[in-house]
Amino acid sequence: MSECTLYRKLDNKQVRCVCCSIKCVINNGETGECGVRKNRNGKLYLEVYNRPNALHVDPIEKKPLMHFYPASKALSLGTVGCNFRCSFCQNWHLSQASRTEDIENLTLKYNITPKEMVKMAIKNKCKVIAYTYNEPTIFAEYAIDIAKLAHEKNIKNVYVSNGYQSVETIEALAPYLDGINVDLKAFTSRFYHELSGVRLSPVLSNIKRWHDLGVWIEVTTLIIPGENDSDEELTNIAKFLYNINPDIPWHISAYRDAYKMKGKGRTQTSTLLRAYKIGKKIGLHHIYTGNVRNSETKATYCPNCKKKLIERNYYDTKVIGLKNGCCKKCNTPIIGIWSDKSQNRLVKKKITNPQEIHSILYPKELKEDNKYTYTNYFKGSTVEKEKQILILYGTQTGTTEQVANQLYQLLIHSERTKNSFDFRIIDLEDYNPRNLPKERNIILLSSTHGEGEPPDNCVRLFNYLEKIDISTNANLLEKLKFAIFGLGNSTYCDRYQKISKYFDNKFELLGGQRLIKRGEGDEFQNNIEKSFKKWFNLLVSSLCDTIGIKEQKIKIHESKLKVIYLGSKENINEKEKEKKKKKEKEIEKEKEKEKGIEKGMDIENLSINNNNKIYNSINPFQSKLLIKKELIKSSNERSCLHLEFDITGSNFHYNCGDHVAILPKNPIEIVDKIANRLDLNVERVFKVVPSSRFKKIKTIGECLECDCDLTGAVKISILKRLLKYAHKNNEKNEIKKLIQNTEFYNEWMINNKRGFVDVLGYFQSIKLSFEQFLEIVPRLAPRYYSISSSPKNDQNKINITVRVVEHGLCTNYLKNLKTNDFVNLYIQKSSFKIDHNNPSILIATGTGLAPFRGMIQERLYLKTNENQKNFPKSLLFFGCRNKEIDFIYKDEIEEAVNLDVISNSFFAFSRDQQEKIYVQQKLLEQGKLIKKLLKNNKTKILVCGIANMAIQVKNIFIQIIGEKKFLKLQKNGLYLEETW
Ligand SMILES: Cc1cc2nc3c(=O)[nH]c(=O)nc-3n(C[C@H](O)[C@H](O)[C@H](O)COP(=O)(O)O)c2cc1C
Ligand code: SF4
Repeated sequence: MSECTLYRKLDNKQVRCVCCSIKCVINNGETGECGVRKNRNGKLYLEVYNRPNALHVDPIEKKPLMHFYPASKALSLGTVGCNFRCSFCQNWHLSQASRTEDIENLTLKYNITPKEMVKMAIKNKCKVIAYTYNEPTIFAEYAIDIAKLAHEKNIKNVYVSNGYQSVETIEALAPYLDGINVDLKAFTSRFYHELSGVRLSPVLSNIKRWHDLGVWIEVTTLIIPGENDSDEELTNIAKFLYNINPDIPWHISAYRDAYKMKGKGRTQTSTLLRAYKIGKKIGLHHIYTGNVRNSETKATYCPNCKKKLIERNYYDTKVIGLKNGCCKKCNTPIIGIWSDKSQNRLVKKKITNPQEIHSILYPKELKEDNKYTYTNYFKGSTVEKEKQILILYGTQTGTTEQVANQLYQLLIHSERTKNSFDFRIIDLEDYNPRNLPKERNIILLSSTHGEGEPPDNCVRLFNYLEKIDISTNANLLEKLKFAIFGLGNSTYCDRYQKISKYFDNKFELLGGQRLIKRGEGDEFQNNIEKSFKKWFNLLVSSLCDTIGIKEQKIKIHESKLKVIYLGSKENINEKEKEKKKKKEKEIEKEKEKEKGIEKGMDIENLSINNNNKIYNSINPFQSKLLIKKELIKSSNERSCLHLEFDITGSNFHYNCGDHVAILPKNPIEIVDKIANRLDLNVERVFKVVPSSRFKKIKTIGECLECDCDLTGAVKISILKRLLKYAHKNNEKNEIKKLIQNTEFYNEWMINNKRGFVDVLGYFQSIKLSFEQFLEIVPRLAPRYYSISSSPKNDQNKINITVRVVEHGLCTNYLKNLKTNDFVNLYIQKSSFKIDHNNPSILIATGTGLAPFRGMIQERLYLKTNENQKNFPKSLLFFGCRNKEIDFIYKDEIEEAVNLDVISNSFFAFSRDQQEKIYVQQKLLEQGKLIKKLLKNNKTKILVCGIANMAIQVKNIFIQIIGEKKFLKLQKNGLYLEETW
């Protein structure tokens, strides 16, 4: 992790990231949309600095870049995370990992500094370093640091990107970037918004920017059947590229089902050939097909004499017809960076001078204005000027654009408006504000961003209005009738809707006539759709009134979560069985492979495991339970289990002290209870549209068992939602009382351990459809346990130690498991670790011994197998009730003490004698020893167990060493607690 440079500090420890065009404002403790840039105490940190998660040597053609050092090798790296959330992502395991799981919980594969990366490129004879696999924009600072060093060694840098950089990032990156392949996914705003949650226009602007900066650029379009493969769309893309430069290579590649977009099948070769022909017809000189085996459309031809210049067969590249960058036959210069000496660039030269870069990226006002000599937006209109209505929208992340498009569609299709008006819709980016005084009717929609700032595409209009002096221009917009709808989020308090309010006010002050009161949609209240509908009806009435047409009511259908029932359970079961068999085979294969692999693979030689999977709560690893045994030697005591799981094939790299997250399942009686209450058939297979958190196709029973929190206390916010579905007044009143009266809530819900299933059981008048239930029910969260084993002992096994809690969902789930059952789990990293080079004091009660058992096991291994003789001094304080009953792992601890792996041990068995003894007392008794050990300022103290014990232990330490020294220990990370 390293502090970012591409961000600004705001008030209240907020920051604004300016790395990509989303420009997130991030609260303290949170990450931006990409999940890898985190605000820590008012500073933004790149959590994946030095932490790539995919690393390979690829041919440059695989990026794809066809006109850039052909046949060279590219050291290719990617991290986790992405600023887009494309439902068709082909690399979603990497790109979406930080969206579904907190970055700190992810197991990141490598730790490589920029210097080491460049060394690795040299060692592997790579001419190029490619930043690829996930979106490299989001780790720009890491990429730039590598790229700078790479240039010093004459290694080139290329990005494979979605093209959503901010101008700030382009400015910082441009001097070091030699090439880029930009994904132009489609040519409609709808596609970008619906499938990727972003906007098209920044991508188009950036393709032009990279081109104008002289960075070598090629463009790729993944053609998805039925989504972006119409002749019209393909023609628009080809025309756009042609207008920038017909020599830009265009890659058209075939789609195959991936991530959330399933059932599209594979793009037919005939579709790619159709796109190829369209591109050629428009006049593009270099077009390549991807993901299909057609070597003819992968070759490079001379655009003049059509001779084949470069032959490509899969990734085998042969340059056959080029000499000094020109066609051997007709001597036509062929655009491309062919080698260090032979380069024919798309523009005259690559710009490296920072001032020149700046002037290209921030053109002067004058230049900007020239772009907008008055455009008649109503060209060809047959209606009079008074009835021409311009819809303008200002948007940062595409929501307003979506609403504006909805508005446009409604207006052009509505019986009342379609024949009376002429509507045109324009992105404010393309609108010249100087036209404003000439307009008659404007409907303007805008969101608010940043710190109450206009979205990027509104800035020009905003600045224009800012400059106008109201006192001398009170009639400037006298011809204008306007209506405004704003989008915002009320959690931004006084900045809420700042921009829509600004436009509304300013238009009026400049003489404009308001058609209807400003409308506003609040993202926080989730009422954008509802408010829009209300405002829309008023708007239509107002528009109709202005030309005297009678008003009729318009009905807009609400979009809702919908359950679609599919196939039979048998089918699913068959598939599940097949999956299980496949999984078992995979595990066997993995075991075989591991047997054959020599220890100590050299990362620099890139012998990297192919298993790129990242496991998390959405995509857990299915692990087999190998051993389950009881650790308590009395039936009168609560049970404490030792469990061993097989993690072969998971590629987990865990360390002592890390946690394992277990995804529990609800007991079958609870599942049946809720199914009966809601009258659901547990055997039915279903899926949810639009895609929601219930992603996988499964039976209702499986969904209730694995995905829904049916037993945890129901939060007030959920009770508020349930209230709407209660039909009897007495029940409504009681729910209201629960919502308003904390004491009553605590007694009724918390003390009585009631959950969702009990609430529905008690309030029988609540009527919920399955869809409504899915919308409301909380998600069943994973439970975390300290790992109680060391990977040194067996890296394919994880042990945990679990005290079974009465009514505890997960502990009882684990208790009821049989060996060979599969459990869904993943690893969560932790900093709770012993320092093998410095002294330590370990304090635990009960199952708090678990992480220390792993650490001790590790030392025993080092001692017996790796000949490590001495360890720094370490004290163990452990407390439980009885030495012979609940002293878990007693034999192992005693062995550790005998072998001097633990230098001193102090046990407090509270019930073995009349007077109770606790670890705190043992600590106090050893005050002198502890004080001495803490003198070196390096001794680490780890406390693990119940919170109450930890509080008392802390007080003892303050008593022994004083508060000042204690706080210093804490600040320096030398005093760590893990409590529950
Ligand atoms: C980084 C960021 C900053 C925002 N700042 C504000 C704000 O100051 N005031 C406000 O009312 N809404 C604010 N919002 C909420 C947006 O206006 C809201 O998400 C809106 O739906 C976005 O519309 P758009 O996608 O068309 O830009 C902010 C949202 C983001 C992501
Ligand atoms: S890179 Fe983009 S998505 Fe990530 S935090 Fe910055 S602005 Fe947000």
